[in-house]
Parts: sequence; structure tokens; C-alpha cells
Amino acid sequence: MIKVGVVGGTGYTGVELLRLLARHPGAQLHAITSRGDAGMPVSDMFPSLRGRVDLRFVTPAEAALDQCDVVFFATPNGIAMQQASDLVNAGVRVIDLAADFRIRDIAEWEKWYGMQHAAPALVAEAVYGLPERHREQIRSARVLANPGCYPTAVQLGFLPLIESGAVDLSYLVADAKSGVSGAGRKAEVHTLFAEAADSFKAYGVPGHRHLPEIRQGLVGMAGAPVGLTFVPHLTPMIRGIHATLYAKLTKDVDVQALFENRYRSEPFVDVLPPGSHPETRSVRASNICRIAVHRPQGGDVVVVLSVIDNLVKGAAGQAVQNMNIMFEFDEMLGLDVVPVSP
Ligand SMILES: NC(=O)C1=CN([C@@H]2O[C@H](COP(=O)(O)OP(=O)(O)OC[C@H]3O[C@@H](n4cnc5c(N)ncnc54)[C@H](OP(=O)(O)O)[C@@H]3O)[C@@H](O)[C@H]2O)C=CC1
Ligand SMILES: CC(=O)N[C@@H](CCC(=O)OP(=O)(O)O)C(=O)O
Repeated sequence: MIKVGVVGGTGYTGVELLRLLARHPGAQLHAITSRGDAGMPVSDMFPSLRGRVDLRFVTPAEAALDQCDVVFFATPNGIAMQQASDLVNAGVRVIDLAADFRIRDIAEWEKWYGMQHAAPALVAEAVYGLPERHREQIRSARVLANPGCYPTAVQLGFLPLIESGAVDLSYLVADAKSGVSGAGRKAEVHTLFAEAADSFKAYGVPGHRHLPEIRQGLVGMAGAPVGLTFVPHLTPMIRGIHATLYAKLTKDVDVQALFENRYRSEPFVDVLPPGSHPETRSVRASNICRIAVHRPQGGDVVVVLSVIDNLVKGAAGQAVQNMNIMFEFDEMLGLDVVPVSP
């Protein structure tokens, strides 16, 4: 049984971690932090966890995180980088759900995140936790950079095409839509019901902070520069990401077979039969990414549809999947959840 700490247990990804960890047979919750709600029983804030989590929130200072085997940071960007060195030096493994360790180029990270990086040396050793690509490195990671939600859906959708050299790397398009929980639980005007419901909009078109993360991943797959256009949208749903990806084929390949072969042994990627159109609700509350691949009218444009639950495969579920790999548990332990439908 490993001892687990969660920093930021009152946020959307934090409570999703608690939901998954509470039923994980190899993990014991040791401390769950909140600065604003320290002292409150976790199950008072989240009645869904009554009988499952009997801890109270504690402040990060009270949490004795150095007693843990692993600490998850479900905090805003810029928090984990301040505490990770001390934890790693105390023998604690760190899984950051924020972006502090995702971008290898420190100057690039500082440009997009608007702050100075506090732990550049740890960025150099951190492992990017997309298991479908980096499973071997994840096993021994001391600092694990859990991928962003959009980057997970987009990279899994492009991966077979780019690895096989089947597409024109100079013109890749990712048109992605997210539910409102992607913006977190903190109060903000643009996520108010009257602002976000019954409406639909793009944002971040000139540049979103997930652009450099996705580009870094695609360049790693290709071993060459890529030209990527990424446009995120906010949709009036709570959970889910739907990424529609476009690329131009440079050779005549059976794209269905390409995807099926690449993901045949992946427990959390489901390649749907030809002609399918995956819905976000088909992955709701699960760690599954469902993918369909099309060549409309048999042309040379390939269209990939990739759906995930942003809070699960896009955050807490992938983080638990990474924990399972790091601690040599079965990769599906605690994650064999049937999606909720409708
Ligand atoms: N929502 C999503 O779909 C996804 C989110 N992420 C990333 O995961 C992280 C968490 O996101 P989300 O759960 O949505 O965020 P929320 O805003 O919902 O929650 C943030 C949590 O962090 C705590 N917190 C805030 N500031 C600090 C601090 N300075 N020190 C310690 N704890 C702090 C808050 O509690 P308190 O203030 O009481 O301490 C709260 O529990 C973010 O970096 C986000 O970008 C990644 C993928 C998807
Ligand atoms: C709908 C919405 O606002 N989504 C967030 C992205 C989700 C997120 O929290 O980003 P990370 O995965 O990098 O942590 C945004 O666009 O900023």
C-alpha cells in the first residue's frame, strides 16, 4: 500500500483524483490539502465521497507531505515547481497535473506562463506522462509532468499518423472543444451559467498555452518540425473534450489499420469501427480515449475524431495511470470504470 498526498483537493481535478484513489486497492490517502477549507471534512464538501474518504482538508504546511510515497499537485500553474525539489530530495515522487514540468524549453515556458521558472533542473529530469508514448521512462520518473487535457486528446489523435510518416507535417490542424470544467472550479465570469450555457465560442486563436506543449509532443514523434494550427473552443457541457484533427496524407495508407495496430495493446485507447463518430458522453467519468479515423470521399485528407473526459484521461485518470506505472501496479488498477451514460 502506498501513501498518497493530494495538494489542491478542493478543485475539479483534485476531487476527481479523490474519487479514483478512494477505490484504488494499492493507494492510501494520507493528506488532502486546501488553504481555504482546511479543517473541513472532505465528505462535507463532496458528499459523493461519504463513506469513502474520512479525512479532513489540511493546509499544505500541516500535510507532512514528506511522509508520502507520492504527492499529486492538482494546483494552479507555478505551485508544484516551488515544492517539488524538497519532496524529491525526501524520496517522494511528484505527479504534477499542472504545466510546471511539461515544456522542456524554459524560456518558452516562461513566455507562455508569464512567470520565472523556480526549478529548471527538475524540468530537465521530468518525464512527460503520456503513457502511450513514454511508458518506459515513466516507470522510473521522480517528477512526472501529467499532460494537459487538450494535448492528450490531440496527441493521441495524431500519434499513429505522425509516427508512420504518413502525413504532411507542415499543415496539421487541431480544432478542439472543451467542457466548462476545463476552466477549473474557481469563480470566473466566463464560466457562469448565464455566460457559458446556450452559447459556443472559440478562444485563444492567436495562441493558447497548450500550443507549445502539443507542438513539442508532435515534434518528438516526427523528429522534425511541424506546422500546427490549434483552435480551442468552449462548449456548454460540463465534462469532455472533442478534438477534430485534419492532416494531408502523403502516401496511400489504410488509416483504419494504422490506428488499430498502433493502439491494439493500449488499455485506454479505443479505436472505433470505420465510419464512427465518437461522443464525449461515451467516455464520461472514464479514462478512455475513443478515436475514429476517416478519409472523406476517399480523398487525401484524413480526419481524426478524438474524445476524452478532460478531468479523467485529460487529468486525474491519466495521473493515476502514471502512478500505476511508476509503482508497478497493474496499469488499469482503480481505473476500470464504465463510462456514465447518458
Ligand atoms: N480542469 C481540467 O480539466 C484540467 C486541469 N488541469 C490542471 O490541473 C490543475 C488544477 O486544475 P483544477 O482542478 O481545474 O483547478 P481548480 O481551480 O478547480 O482547483 C485548484 C486547487 O488548488 C488549490 N490551490 C490554489 N492555489 C494554491 C496554492 N498556492 N497552494 C496550494 N494549493 C493551492 C485550491 O485550493 P485552496 O485555494 O483552498 O488551497 C484548489 O483545491 C491546474 O494546473 C489545471 O491547469 C489539467 C488538465 C485538465
Ligand atoms: C475550458 C478551459 O478553460 N480550458 C483550459 C484548459 C484546461 C487546463 O486546465 O489546462 P491544463 O491542462 O494545461 O492544466 C484553458 O483553456 O485554459
